[in-house]
Amino acid sequence: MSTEEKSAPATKEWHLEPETEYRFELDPDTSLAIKLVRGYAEIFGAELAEGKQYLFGSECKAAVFTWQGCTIQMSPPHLPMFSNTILTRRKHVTGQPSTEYVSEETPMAAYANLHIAFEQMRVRALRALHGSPAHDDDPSASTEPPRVLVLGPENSGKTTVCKILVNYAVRAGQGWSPLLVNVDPSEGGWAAPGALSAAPVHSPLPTSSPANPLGSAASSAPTALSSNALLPLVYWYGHAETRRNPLLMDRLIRNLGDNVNDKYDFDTEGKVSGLIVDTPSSFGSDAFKINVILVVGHEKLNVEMQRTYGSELTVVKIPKSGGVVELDHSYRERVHKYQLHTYMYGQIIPTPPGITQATVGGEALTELTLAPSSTVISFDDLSIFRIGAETMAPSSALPIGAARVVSEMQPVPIDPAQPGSGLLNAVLGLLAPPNPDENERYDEEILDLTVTGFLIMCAGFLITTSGMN
Ligand SMILES: Nc1ncnc2c1ncn2[C@@H]1O[C@H](COP(=O)(O)OP(=O)(O)OP(=O)(O)O)[C@@H](O)[C@H]1O
Repeated sequence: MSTEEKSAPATKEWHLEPETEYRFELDPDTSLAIKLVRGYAEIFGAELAEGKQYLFGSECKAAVFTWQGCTIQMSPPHLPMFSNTILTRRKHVTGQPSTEYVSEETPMAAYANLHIAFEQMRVRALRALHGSPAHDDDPSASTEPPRVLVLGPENSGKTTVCKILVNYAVRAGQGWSPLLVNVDPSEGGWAAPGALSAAPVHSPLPTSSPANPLGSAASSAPTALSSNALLPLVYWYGHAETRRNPLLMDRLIRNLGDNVNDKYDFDTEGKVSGLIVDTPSSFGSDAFKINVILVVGHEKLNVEMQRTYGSELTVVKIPKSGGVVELDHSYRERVHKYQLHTYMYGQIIPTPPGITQATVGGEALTELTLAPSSTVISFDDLSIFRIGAETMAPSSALPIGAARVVSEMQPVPIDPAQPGSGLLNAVLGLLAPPNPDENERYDEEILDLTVTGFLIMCAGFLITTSGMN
């Protein structure tokens, strides 16, 4: 036993009654380890294994929920003397959440009922695909798999609902691999903030840090890890704010939708698992052939959706969890930094005092660190474009009769040598090659190309890169 473990202060235990959850919020420079000692527990639908230390960091806010009751053990709050090498680099790491409490009121029963309804839709779709309907099947019932759009105001818990529903589907043991689509550019998903992405999910998505709220994708996880199976399709929007360039946003969502529908034309078994779309707070699109809209805790939005789509789609209002945390602007900015850092360097969460062995979402700690390389590339070998002009006045502000010189969708070539090119420290999406056939090319082709990696422009000439897939 190491000296740290010998001198560790008493650890705290929480005994959770059935259908309750332990909620916690971490400050910067705080990491927490939680161990399931007895019973069954899950974090946003991903089950915890008994006896393993689960590590949380980067201002994570989450909840450990239990259906049957459980006991969880927390990492010790303080340790006066410790010599962990990672800790010595970050002096103020403590092991205690700034907020922690147990709640007996959770919307998990409602979410579980939804999951059961979606499960029935998947089973009916699979039976229809194999031409083997059950005897008691209502012939008039739809055989469409669930294609779900999750709507709601900011901070209503939309991403969390998506995660819970996807995790329950994966855990059902039927071999489902639902597609999770993230069209919230402020979220980052499996790529950098500013990206829109979609990936079929094969194993439960862990929660450990807001730096990768949907788990690590193949680009950031070694092949031995289960999260390595996440191969996202990514488009680059380049802004966190959806209103910045709505035309571009629509185009990219349409591209993502077309790609998903093309995949389903060939992968009919995969199609049966359905899809779940996580949205930003201002969203409306039919690119994904949605058949269910979930409105998270917003009466007025629910009524509006019922009125507009109620005759063609199923619109369901679902309760918002009291545990959802209001995330302010500065927190979101910090999360963007964590996300970009994690994309390039992998996930590094220092272990809290007194903990020597822990896992991140159940995966070994050491395996999640990347070693990116720096490469010097001549600007002559790169073509850099900005979509639309940097600062664009609305069309209504132009003189009467004047047309815009640069449209919102126009790729404008950037000369990196020009002062004010705005490239220093910028994040650039590295796009898939254009059509090799010159005759098939068109002006706005780069808007339709997917992302293969990201670049960061450092000191005007140095570029760091990491591959997507
Ligand atoms: N039951 C809960 N207990 C504790 N924290 C929670 C709970 N549910 C959600 N959270 C946390 O609240 C925060 C906001 O939730 P989430 O990201 O799901 O909301 P959102 O509606 O998708 O946000 P956005 O406005 O970015 O679209 C996240 O940090 C999430 O981990």
